[in-house]
Amino acid sequence: MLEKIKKENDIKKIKKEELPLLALEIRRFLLEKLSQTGGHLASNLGVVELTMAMHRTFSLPEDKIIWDVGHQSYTHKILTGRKDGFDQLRKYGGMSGFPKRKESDCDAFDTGHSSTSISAGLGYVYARDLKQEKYHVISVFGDGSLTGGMAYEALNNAASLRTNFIMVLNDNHMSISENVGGMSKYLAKLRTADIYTGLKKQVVRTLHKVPVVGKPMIRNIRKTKSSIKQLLVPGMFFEDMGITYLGPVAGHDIEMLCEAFREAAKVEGPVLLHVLTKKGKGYPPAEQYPDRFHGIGPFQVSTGLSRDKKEKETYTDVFGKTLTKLSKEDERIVAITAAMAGGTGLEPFQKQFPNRCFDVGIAEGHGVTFAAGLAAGGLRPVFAVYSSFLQRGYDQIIHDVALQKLPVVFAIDRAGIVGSDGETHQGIFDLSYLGSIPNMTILAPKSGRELSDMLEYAMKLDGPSAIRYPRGTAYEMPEEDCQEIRYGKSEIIAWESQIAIISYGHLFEEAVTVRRLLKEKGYSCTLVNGRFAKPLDTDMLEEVCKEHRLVVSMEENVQRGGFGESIIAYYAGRGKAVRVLPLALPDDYVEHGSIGVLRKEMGLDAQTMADRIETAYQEQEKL
Ligand SMILES: Cc1ncc(C[n+]2csc(CCOP(=O)(O)OP(=O)(O)O)c2C)c(N)n1
Ligand SMILES: CC(=O)[C@@H](O)[C@H](O)COP(=O)(O)O
Ligand SMILES: [Mg+2]
Repeated sequence: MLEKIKKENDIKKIKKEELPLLALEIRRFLLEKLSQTGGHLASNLGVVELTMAMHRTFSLPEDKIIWDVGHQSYTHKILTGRKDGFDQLRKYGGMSGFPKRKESDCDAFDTGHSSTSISAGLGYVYARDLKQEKYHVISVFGDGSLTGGMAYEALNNAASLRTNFIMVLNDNHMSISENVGGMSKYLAKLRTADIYTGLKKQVVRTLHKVPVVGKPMIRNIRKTKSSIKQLLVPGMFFEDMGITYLGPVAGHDIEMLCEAFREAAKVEGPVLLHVLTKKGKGYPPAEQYPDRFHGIGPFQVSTGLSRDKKEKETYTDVFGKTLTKLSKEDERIVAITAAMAGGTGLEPFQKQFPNRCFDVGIAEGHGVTFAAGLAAGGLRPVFAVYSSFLQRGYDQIIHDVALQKLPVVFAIDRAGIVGSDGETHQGIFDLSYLGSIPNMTILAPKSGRELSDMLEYAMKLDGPSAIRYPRGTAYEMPEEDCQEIRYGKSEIIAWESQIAIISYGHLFEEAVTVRRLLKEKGYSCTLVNGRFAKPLDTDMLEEVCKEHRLVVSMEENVQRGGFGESIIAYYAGRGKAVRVLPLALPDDYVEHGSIGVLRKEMGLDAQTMADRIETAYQEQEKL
């Protein structure tokens, strides 16, 4: 069936009775491919029929499907001619794990971060109407996405529409882990409503029996605003806003889904189609542990076990362990996560201190202000958050935390290149967006051990601070004698002459190799662990420029507004003609691929950096 799809490139040509077989083949295909490459398995297994039904009902690329987050778009990719791309899924130069307009004209909007699909879809609707075009717009979002504020802003905005806009709520009762909050509770109630009719079955059955007026009454109940409707029609939250609610619909029944989509397409106005699916559907290990199979590396299909042996401690593990330890000693410490307790290493803390751990949902902006409130109330909040997701909380950091100098610690995981998730997830802007905020202290450890020390140190600061650390194994420095952390002071690892390398954060591991490579070529090379990007260690900078011909900064952040540029600005501000070579990321987005490959592509691997330094030094010598 998959071959037929590939040849015909149109699911509409598949016979109705062949659709369940196609769904089965898609699931087998996803399992086979993802067990080799890794990827977002559970969410994709859950939307196979939903995607098939959309593709059968609508016509792409004319109609626009907008996937929220986009991690569930794999069946859509298969059905739009990209089946062969799965061998290179999320690999450098290969197919992205998210929708990309540049990849296909059937990808209507690029996504990666949660809760954007309704806003983008609404934009499309208004563009369509103003240009007097005719197509359908369908935004597909999960129950997890409905914990994010943007979704409500968009629903509120969409409610006044007079033309068709289909919003599909793919409700699998899960975010990455268990979904949280009041909306999740409300959806759970709706789930118990009778499937699809939208009206209680018994009422409908009775009304159907009433001659002549029965059927019109059913239609009228849908249209009325009366309180009786509340008893009969689920989804009043949406209905009362002015959004037609259809559902709940059985999300693995293709025919029913197609029928529901046809109905939804007829509504003149915004319509929310509530679809019930099972995360991990069809693969027992993923059905049982949807969180574990949300995003995975290569695994064995027969057992569900990972193919990669995890032996070494990650920075995330170090953070989780240290936080738990510190929290035993200080009752004021509380932790916040925006639906990422697993990914940020908060689970041990959450287990040990359930009352002191807050999952706010996919709501980073709210999470920041909530942390500010906790701090104002006398607690010591730690917001554990991925670098790219914290972009959502920029105003809140300035307005609610830093302006009041509140002691919130931002434990910024996935800082730097994260790898296969690509552009939307690389944590390469945090130094730039945090560096411009007054009162903020910014730290980054060179090793796992130093992360632990920095967290302990940051808990004692009387203002906001951020500690950035990357995805992956924590560096263990041989014979590390972590010097005591002092405010705004770097750590001198080796002091020589000619070239001074000031490394910031986890690139230190590469810096050690760079120094070795340069020394092998006969250069004399100082190595400094920067520690603080804000405030800068200006005493160190003064000493460094006295005794070196070339100062090199290293960081895994875009150069604009980063560590290196602060050093350049410092020297320039004092009228010092110091040659600084900033080794950082270009003013661009970094696509998907393994971290090692991407670092090399970006010129931040040890060999390329050593070569660049040597060239710069020789140029400097010629002057
Ligand atoms: C702003 C932002 N924060 C966090 C994430 C990480 N994240 C990706 S998927 C997901 C859960 C989404 O749940 P839901 O929308 O219900 O989709 P499901 O995975 O259940 O299919 C989270 C928290 C993200 N992509 N964007
Ligand atoms: C889709 C999404 O945003 C998350 O699932 C993300 O892919 C998690 O990344 P990590 O694998 O680094 O936890
Ligand atoms: Mg969900």
